[in-house]
This record gives sequence, structure tokens and C-alpha cells, in this order.
Amino acid sequence: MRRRGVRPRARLPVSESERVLFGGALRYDLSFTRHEMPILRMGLWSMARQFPAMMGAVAKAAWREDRAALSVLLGVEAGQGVLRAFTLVATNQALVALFAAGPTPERLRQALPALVAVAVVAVLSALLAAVSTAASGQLEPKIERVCTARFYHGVIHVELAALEDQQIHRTLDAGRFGTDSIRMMLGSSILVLNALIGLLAAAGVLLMLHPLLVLMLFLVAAPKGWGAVLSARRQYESRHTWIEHRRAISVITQKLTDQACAAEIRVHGAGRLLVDAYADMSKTVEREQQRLARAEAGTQTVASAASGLASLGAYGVLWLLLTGGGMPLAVAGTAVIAVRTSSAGLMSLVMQFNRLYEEAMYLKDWEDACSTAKRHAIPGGGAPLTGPLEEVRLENVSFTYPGATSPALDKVDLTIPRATVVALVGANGSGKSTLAKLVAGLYLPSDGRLLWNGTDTRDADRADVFGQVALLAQDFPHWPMTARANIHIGRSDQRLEQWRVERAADSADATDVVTSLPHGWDSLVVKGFERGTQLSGGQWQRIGTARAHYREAPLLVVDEPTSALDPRAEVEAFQALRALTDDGTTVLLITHRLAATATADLIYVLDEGRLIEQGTHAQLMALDGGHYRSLYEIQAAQYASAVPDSKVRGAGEER
Ligand SMILES: Nc1ncnc2c1ncn2[C@@H]1O[C@H](COP(=O)(O)OP(=O)(O)OP(=O)(O)O)[C@@H](O)[C@H]1O
Repeated sequence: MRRRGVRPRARLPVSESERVLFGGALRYDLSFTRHEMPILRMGLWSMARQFPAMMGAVAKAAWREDRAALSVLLGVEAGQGVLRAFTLVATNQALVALFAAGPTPERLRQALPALVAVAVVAVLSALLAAVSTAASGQLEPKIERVCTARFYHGVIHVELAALEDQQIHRTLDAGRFGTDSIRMMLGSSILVLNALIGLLAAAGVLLMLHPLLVLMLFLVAAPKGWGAVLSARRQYESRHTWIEHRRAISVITQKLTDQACAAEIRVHGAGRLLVDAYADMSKTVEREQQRLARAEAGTQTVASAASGLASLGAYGVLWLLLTGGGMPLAVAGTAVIAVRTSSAGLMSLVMQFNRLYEEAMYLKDWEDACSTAKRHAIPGGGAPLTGPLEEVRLENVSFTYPGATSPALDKVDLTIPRATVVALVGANGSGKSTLAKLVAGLYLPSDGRLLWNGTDTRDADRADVFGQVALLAQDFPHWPMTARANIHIGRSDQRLEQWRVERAADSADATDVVTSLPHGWDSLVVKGFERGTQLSGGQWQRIGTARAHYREAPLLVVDEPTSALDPRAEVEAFQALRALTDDGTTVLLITHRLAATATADLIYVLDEGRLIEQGTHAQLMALDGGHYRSLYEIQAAQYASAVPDSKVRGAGEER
């Protein structure tokens, strides 16, 4: 059976751009998920039953952050409810006095104290509202900060392998939308509380006047509540279904202003394609928004009609009571005022209830994301790594990426001894980067053991492993910060010391790069900011190398460290890596430049995830028909026969 409001995936509109750029519909199929379902299935009553727990969670967070502000808020809201009940009672008294028999001046005199009381209460209410605004303004940003920090703190500790799992990734992604939900929920909870107290006050007064009036009040409220829940659920469901589509639009539009894409956007005309795709995909979103708006209009019409009928019924009952003599005119007047003020309160209650319901769903996502992050966090503690690094050993190590059908590493045995340069060589996709990530402790072997000084990384304190490694990946981050911060971030747990930053820059030949910038070390190495500047690929590579050196870790893992360097800088960079071993640093080098591996102490050759050869350059070159030797000879031959003489001559003659 299909749930109300959920459309089968096949019928969702798909734009041509989605097909061309993303290979098909970017919709998340809710019908196959588990975690959203319980909350989407919840009806009004079961959801209402959840509210005390939800409000409790919000109140707990608020209590932890600022007790004083929360106490003031609760006190003020309760005070406002009492004042509202008092207003109704005073109004009733004023009406009784005004409708009593006797001369008009006397009746007015009798009603005056109650009228003055109503005016004073109105002023007090306004003051309390101001205090409430100030207190919630103080509290809301605090709890949002705490929740956001908790979420991001969780996310950065998730195992890399877990992040590869699509479902986990999605749960974490969805959690981002809930980081501000607790703040919104606090605001809505306060307003719901306020409206509820007001309604209770009105119901109490109505109950005193006539019990039937309370039933009428409930009948006016019920359809609006139903409508609110239905539209909140519809909005939430739509937002989740379109989550990837929205991300895709955002990725496309970000690229349009990305410096790195600027050239192709203009020369290749990629910009036109992206702008057209934005318009095309946005039109599909528009259709979804129109669908939601139509559904919302329908729900609102039905809810308002039902609520209007209930109001008519309420006034009808009042009429009957009046004509039947069961109720004095003054009491009926108060009842009308009570029903009218309660319907205004009711509208506010319904609106806030709607928001609360929707936010509660996002808060649930946030909670799921936080608990998922916790469940898949890199475990803390474990065996400490004692003493200086002596060796890293892989024993029969296999590794398969989550969801992959074949292993990226297959039964690999190798040793990385201390203070050596160990090179990993092999064709694209042979498993070099994967092996380096396992050595760095980013992944755990699916099979076999990876030992740091004899301690299995599964048992080791992973923080200790990370502490011993410096990374210089192929696609190392270009942090949008100053040149100094870009180097210091390599070991940001230590105090920033300029001389250390400069020493690292010297060792990576990056000092000239930085000192020639307009603002030196304070230059922002990202365009688009004041003091911002753009670095070349080779300049960035030097900054990245300086960052890795700054870390002063016993094991340096470098993946193609010279791909953007000029030939002289490349030779110097490899010499600098070699020199690091004099201080006891171990270098794990991944490169396709086999001239550089010639000086490595040990070379491991990978092919389709398997270790097929190992030894020094000389040993591997001595292997007849060896894989390394053939790769080396291909590269050497390229240099030897770079440009045929005849071609150079021919080009010159033409001119
Ligand atoms: N995150 C990932 N998820 C799934 N498969 C992956 C992932 N990263 C790499 N792979 C696959 O694992 C295999 C080994 O990839 P790896 O990046 O280790 O190769 P490599 O030798 O470093 O290649 P290159 O020389 O191109 O950098 C490849 O088949 C690749 O497609």
C-alpha cells in the first residue's frame, strides 16, 4: 500500500540535464529507507505524545548552556499565561457590571476597576514579552553553537571507510540540516508553550462559564492541527527526496565562480552548459514546489473549512444557550471574547506546532547523524605506540573498499624500515595510494595485519599512529587561509612559532614563494578575499611540502610530490626527501617518476593490488622481463627519442 503524499520514484520528473550530467534522476527513494519511516508514519496523536520528550531534550540542552536565561524564559511564559486568564476574568467582570441593571454612570463606575485591571495587565504582558524576546535571543545562539559543534566534532572522527558507505554518508549529510533545528525548536517550543498556557487559561475560563464551550474550542482546533501535521510531513518528505538534486545544483553553481574552472568555463564554453543545467534543473524543482504549494492550498482549504464549521457550531451552541435562558448575556459576551482570543492563540499554536513538528524531524536527523558518527568513530584509546618508529610491516594485507567487488590490495607482504626512502611503483589503480592510506592508519586492513613497531593498527591508539605520520597527498588541501596558517595547520595542536614555520618553508624551498607575496606570511593564498592572492601549482606544491615538513613526523608519506615542479625544483625536492632520512625520518614515496625511485633504498612494485616485485633499483633492473624494468625503459626511451631530428629540421625549413 502506498503512503499518502509519497509518489513512486518513476513518476518524479527528471530533467534532461540530470540525465546528461549525472546519468539519471538525483532523487532519494524514501520508500527504501528505514530511519525516516517511523517519524513519517507518525500521526498527530503519536507525534503529540513525542513532544514532551522533544521539548525535554531542548530544555536539557538549554539548561546546560544557560540556566538563568532558561529560568527567565519559563517564568515569563507562565506569567503571560496567568495574565491572559486574568484578562478574561477581568473582562467577564467588566461585562457583568456593564450588563447589570441600573443607571449607566453607576454601571460604568462598577466596571471601572476591572477595565483598569485589563489595561494594567496589557502593559505587564508587553513587558514580559520583551523580557522573553531578550532571554530567548541570549539562549538560542548558544544551543545552536553547541549542537553544530557536536555534529562537526562527530563527523571529523568518523572512520574513512565508513564515509565510503553511501548510507552513512547520506545520514551524516542529512544531519547538517538539523544543526539549527534545536534553536528553532527552542523558539517554537516557547511559542507553543505560550500558546498552550493561553489556551489552557481560556479553556479554564470557558469551563467555568459552560463545559460545552471547551468541546467547541477543541473542535475548532483539531482540523488545523491535522493540516499542520500533514503539510509538515509533506515538506520534510520532499526535502529528503530532493536532497541530492539540491546538492547537485549547488555544486554546479559553485563551479561557475570557482577560479580553477574559470578558464574552461570560458574557452570550452562549459559555463553555458552549467548555466543551462542550472536553469533546467531548477525548473524541475519549481514543479516540485508548485506541487507542494497546490497540496498545501488543498490541505489548508479543507482544514479551514472544517475549523470554520466548528466555529459556526460553537456560536450556534452559544445562541441556543442564550435563547434557552441557560446563560446570561455577559457570560456569552465573555465566551465570544474567549473563543476569539483562543482562536488567535490557536492559529499561533498551529503554526508553531507545524514548525516544531518539521524541526523535530530534522532534529531527529541531527540525532541520527550524531549517533551514526559516534558508532563509526575511530576508536579512542588502544595500545600506545612506544619508542621511535623502527618499522611498519604489512603481513598478508588485503583491503576492499566498501561496496567494491574486487580488492584494491591483495595479500601484500612488505616492510618499511626506519630512516629509509621506500618507493611504491605501479600503474594507475594498482593500489599505491590505498596502501599509503592503510600505512597512515586511515583504513584498517580487511584481512591480514599492519604492524607499527609490532603493534597491530587495529589494536593501536590511532591518534598515536596519526601523530607519527605526515601526509603530502596528490590532491593535498589548499586551505583558504594565510600562507603562515597553511603551513602551521600541519601541526596545529602546537603553538604557532614563526621560526619553525620559516624553517619548514626553507626546507621545502617555499621561502621565496611566500616572501615575494604582497603581504608576505600574512597573504591569503586564496583569491576573492582582501589580501588574497593566487599561487601557481608548483608554488602550492612547495607550500604543501613545507606543511608536511613542519609536522616533523617520523614517517612522511608523499604521493607524487613533484608533479607540478619544474625540473630543477624536482631534483632538489627529491634530494630534500633523501636528506630527511639523515635525521631518522622514514619516507614512503609514491611516484611515477622512475628517475627518482632509482635512489630509493627499497622499491615495491604493485600490480592490480598485488606486490609483484621488490628490491633496489639495481636489483629490479637486473630482472629480465621485470615489470619495473620495462616501466623504467619506457620512460628512459621517451627521453632518448624525445623529438626526432627530421621533425625539428622540417619545422625550421618551413619557416
Ligand atoms: N574511495 C574509493 N572507493 C572505491 N574504490 C576506490 C577508492 N579509491 C580507490 N579505489 C579503487 O582502488 C584501486 C586502487 O586505487 P589507488 O588509488 O590505490 O591506485 P593508485 O595506484 O594510487 O593509482 P594512481 O597511480 O592513479 O594514483 C583502483 O581500482 C581504484 O578505482
